[in-house]
Amino acid sequence: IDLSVSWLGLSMASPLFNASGVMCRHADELDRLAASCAGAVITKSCTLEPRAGNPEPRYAALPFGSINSMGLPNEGFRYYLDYARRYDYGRGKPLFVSVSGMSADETLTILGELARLDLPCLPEVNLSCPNVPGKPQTGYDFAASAALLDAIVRIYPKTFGVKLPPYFDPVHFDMMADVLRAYPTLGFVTCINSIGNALVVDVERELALIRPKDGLGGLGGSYVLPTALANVREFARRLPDRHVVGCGGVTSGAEAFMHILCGATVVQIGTCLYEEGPGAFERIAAELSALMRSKGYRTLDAFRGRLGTP
Ligand SMILES: O=C(O)c1[nH]c(=O)[nH]c(=O)c1Cl
Repeated sequence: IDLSVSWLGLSMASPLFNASGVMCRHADELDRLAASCAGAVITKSCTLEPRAGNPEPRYAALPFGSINSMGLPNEGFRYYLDYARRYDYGRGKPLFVSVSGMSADETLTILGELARLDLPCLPEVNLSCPNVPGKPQTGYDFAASAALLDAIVRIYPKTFGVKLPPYFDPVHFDMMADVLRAYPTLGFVTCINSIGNALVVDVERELALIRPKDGLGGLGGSYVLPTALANVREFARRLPDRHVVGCGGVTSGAEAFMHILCGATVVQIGTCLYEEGPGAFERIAAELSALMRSKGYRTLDAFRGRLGTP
């Protein structure tokens, strides 16, 4: 069974890696991911300046997933560019750098610096952070997304990707795909970010579970799997010459299989990684391999994007 993936000039031994935000804020965490069975590594979304993020409690594990309102805590982009400079690309694990400036200008400044370094890492531009009070998700504003992408391609000449929020209406899949299609250097779209602004209640204490935004936070884990799969399949259909990175609700080989069957080239793992640790990559890859064997598939290409309709 061959779980390898070759895409965007990269080669990965496993299609699985971390979702930005999980176990990737500090260099030691990133090194731990690089030493794990993950096929690649992505950094925590970075801003121009370091951020402490939102007041705690800001993360809670739930029966079927998680809620978070971290508020973009990160070490500032220079820290991650420095990590990207020192990273050992020769070990065959691509490095992605997630960028989420507090403004379009911040994002452009960060990408300009990244372009100047001309490193093998690829940017994933986060259009979908739901947790900075007062900061809307760019991905839900099609004009703002197009304006940002227009500016990005002028200062960042190489291949990049975007992290999208979940959409819930075919008209929105159409509109966002129309925006993204216009940028030939947009090599991948990562679907999905957490489902924003959910509210989880503690009945006994009659309190929201997290403090920021009076309890509103991004929902992750098994709760979001069906929405994630729909977004993967709909964008893969609309952007057949780009890659879709699946993200959302993967806790097992079967769920990784679902994302790839829906069209994902590779798959990110967030909540499950946060709760289980990096051993999740080995377990899920083994489960995926066993499932493929039981179905007679020897490679991921044998079933990628082949979901049918009854
Ligand atoms: O609160 C966060 O830091 C956060 N949390 C998320 O669930 N998605 C994001 O893109 C970000 Cl940036």
